[in-house]
Amino acid sequence: MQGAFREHVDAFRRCGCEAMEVRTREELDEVAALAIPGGESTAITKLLRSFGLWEALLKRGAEDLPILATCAGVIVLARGIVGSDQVSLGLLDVAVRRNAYGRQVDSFETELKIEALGTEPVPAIFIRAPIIESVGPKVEVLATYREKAVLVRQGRILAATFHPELTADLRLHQYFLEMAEGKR
Ligand SMILES: NC(=O)CC[C@H](N)C(=O)O
Repeated sequence: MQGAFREHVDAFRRCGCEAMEVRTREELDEVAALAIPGGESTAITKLLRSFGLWEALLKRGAEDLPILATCAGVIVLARGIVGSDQVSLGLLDVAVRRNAYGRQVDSFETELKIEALGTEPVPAIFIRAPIIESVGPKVEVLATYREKAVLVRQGRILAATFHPELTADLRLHQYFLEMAEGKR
């Protein structure tokens, strides 16, 4: 809909996976897994609703569609957005706070230790990222930064508050694909 969708398509193709952009219900029906990119969550939400994808996503989400959400995508999926009445899909049991890293450090790059992805640190770019303030009992925290969850998994949903599609490191996309195939 909006944001870094081309970069996700590229990353999946580099993993050797077929990938397409999804903007209609028909296109959503065609895919076996979905990425909701970073960008602007209010814009993505508005577009999903006006393109008639909101209900379709709720339905496929309930049917266990594997979803990779990054940054704004996490906000779109979240159960709640702290201090805001912005609507969200509620498919991922986390509460997020938008733009929560403050002005000076609202964009930064760091390296994360993510055991699930191996021993090499994972480069992580945060751009006006949300903070995950709390997670529900079914949510597994796979990585933290300054004591806050930045990569979480709930069933077949994988959600990162950073942007794996903006680095050359494909491990997170690969992990997601294996997860979507039921290998993880
Ligand atoms: N890089 C991003 O996706 C930023 C998210 C954006 N600040 C939002 O609140 O929607």
